[in-house]
Amino acid sequence: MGVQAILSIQQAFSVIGTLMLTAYLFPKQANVVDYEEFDYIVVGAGSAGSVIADRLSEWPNNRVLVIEAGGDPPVESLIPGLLPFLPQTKYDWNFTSENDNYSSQSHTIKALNLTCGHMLGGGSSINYMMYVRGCAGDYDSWAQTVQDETWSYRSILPYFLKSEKLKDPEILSSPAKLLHGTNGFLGVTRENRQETFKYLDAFKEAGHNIVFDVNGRNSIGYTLPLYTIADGIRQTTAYVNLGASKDRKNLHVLKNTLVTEILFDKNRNAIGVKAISADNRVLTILAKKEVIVSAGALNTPKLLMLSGIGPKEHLQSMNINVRSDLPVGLNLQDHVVVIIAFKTERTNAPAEPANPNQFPIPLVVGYATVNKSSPCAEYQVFNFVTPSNSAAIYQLCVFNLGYEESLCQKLLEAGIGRNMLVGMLNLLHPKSRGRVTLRSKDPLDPPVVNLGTMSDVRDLNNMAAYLQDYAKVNNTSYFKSVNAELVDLQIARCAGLPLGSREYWRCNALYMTSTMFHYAGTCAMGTVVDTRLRVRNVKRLRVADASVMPTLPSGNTNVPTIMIAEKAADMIKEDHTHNNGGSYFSSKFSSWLFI
Ligand SMILES: Cc1cc2nc3c(=O)[nH]c(=O)nc-3n(C[C@H](O)[C@H](O)[C@H](O)COP(=O)(O)OP(=O)(O)OC[C@H]3O[C@@H](n4cnc5c(N)ncnc54)[C@H](O)[C@@H]3O)c2cc1C
Repeated sequence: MGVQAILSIQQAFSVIGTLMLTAYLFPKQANVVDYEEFDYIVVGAGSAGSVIADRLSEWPNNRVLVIEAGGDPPVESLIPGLLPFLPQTKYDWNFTSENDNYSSQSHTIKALNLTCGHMLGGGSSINYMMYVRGCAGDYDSWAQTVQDETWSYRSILPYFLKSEKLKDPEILSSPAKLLHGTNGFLGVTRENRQETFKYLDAFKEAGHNIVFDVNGRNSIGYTLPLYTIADGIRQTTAYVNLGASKDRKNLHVLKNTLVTEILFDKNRNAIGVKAISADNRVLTILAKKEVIVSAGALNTPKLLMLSGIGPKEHLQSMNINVRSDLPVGLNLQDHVVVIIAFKTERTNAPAEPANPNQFPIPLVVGYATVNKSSPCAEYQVFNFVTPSNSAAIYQLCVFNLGYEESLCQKLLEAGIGRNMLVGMLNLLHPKSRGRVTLRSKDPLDPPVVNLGTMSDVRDLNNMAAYLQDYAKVNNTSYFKSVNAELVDLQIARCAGLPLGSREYWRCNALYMTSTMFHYAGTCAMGTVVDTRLRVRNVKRLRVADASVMPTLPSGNTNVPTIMIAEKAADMIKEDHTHNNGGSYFSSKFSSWLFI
């Protein structure tokens, strides 16, 4: 399917969108007047913000307002198989990274499309729905970095369990069930698709563990993924949090409204926000207790900087009064990804019609190490099991990842009469750091995003080593039995390098680097916020979203962000317990279970 066809389908969906078929699932638009006061204002109803607003409004005395720049998610967001059609629409912020004239030069724009959800549910409404928590060591290292034991794996595990409603009968009838929740809001299921089994065997033969449950005790190995899908519906936080709580009288959701500034009194207390409403009114809205910013790792630093919180030099260069000189926007991290494909069986058998209630392509996910003493996976690889003559991978390549058409054409041609295994391999612990800065003082301008991709040469060397390690699967019995072939994507700048050599992979890694859309770390705990997620040097202001991660976890970031939101909501409730007359017990209950 070419780009034009994708755009036509998106156009058809946008027409269907005008019928507002999904509106009944989500809260109604709040009616907010200028200078209205709430107890809490949450900025951004994404993966984190929706959870926080939901949890804070569990206490009927709390009047909670969540303000979201986008509107209700469309049908394409709720039906898992339609996910490829969401990017580059009004449901995406459509940010791009800066061209560094170094990495990602095999992309049409010589930079990356930084897809971000622009609707209720944020990233959870547009993402690839992998349910992955990462490795225990990730959180123990956070706890060590910020010197606070409450962020160790043992301490945060109850928050993962609190949100989860696992529905997988195999895990639930195994000892692994002890590490899963069944009473949360977030439905989680596993797809057992037969097409994937032979590949699991091949990875086993190549020396990898096969892991029943990577969210259990062993997070290194190949596995069948768990998805945030239940009963065929994407479990966006818009649906499972805001939707489920939409009739609460104390929960107010203001949609299609952009927060442009956080307001402070002379004592540095955050007292509210300024926002532009759907009908272009400038609103001042007040918060009696706290403002919580959950606008995501690209928009949260932007809003803080527009409000005078950020690096002094940068704010001064923008003529913004400095309220607090903090390293906002620095420490940007992302999981960078490279495509590696194999042609497998020769066949022209037509593919089974896709089930729209499943992930669009059968998948095996690997978490692997080259350094065998590493306690956490060093790389993650999504293995798409692609039927012959399929356009799905071409669409992913050219549209979702933004590679040059000629490169994607090679993938398409490779799949003519051949099944394929297409890996998206990502570096789980990048050393490179990027930065988010302001383009101008205008809140409508997108932020400047310098990803810093591969700026630390260790990332390039590691990526090459991981690609080479992964490619060993080509020597296994199944791959040999079908005369599998590595697909050379023939990147011009890598011409002449021996196919599969370390230098070949190093070159591919540099020019083909794309994103897994896991932006994080721009308001990191320990530097911008303290371990209770309070912004330093000001009061009554917290950040709670992927921005606060000091480093990336060894997996995807949606569920870790939801964990952060659960913990943030508990901390806020704790800090305001006396004022609310509420119960401290609810917040402590889950952790007692693990003592
Ligand atoms: C294409 C894609 C695929 C991904 N795949 C996976 C996956 O398979 N598994 C996984 O675990 N993770 C995945 N992720 C990552 C994961 O979804 C994100 O890390 C997570 O959603 C981040 O949550 P957040 O709360 O920090 O930000 P977001 O969820 O982005 O929420 C921020 C919200 O704030 C709103 N907002 C921003 N600025 C303002 C403002 N000024 N005023 C009002 N509202 C504002 C935004 O519209 C948005 O709704 C993927 C992400 C993308 C984009």
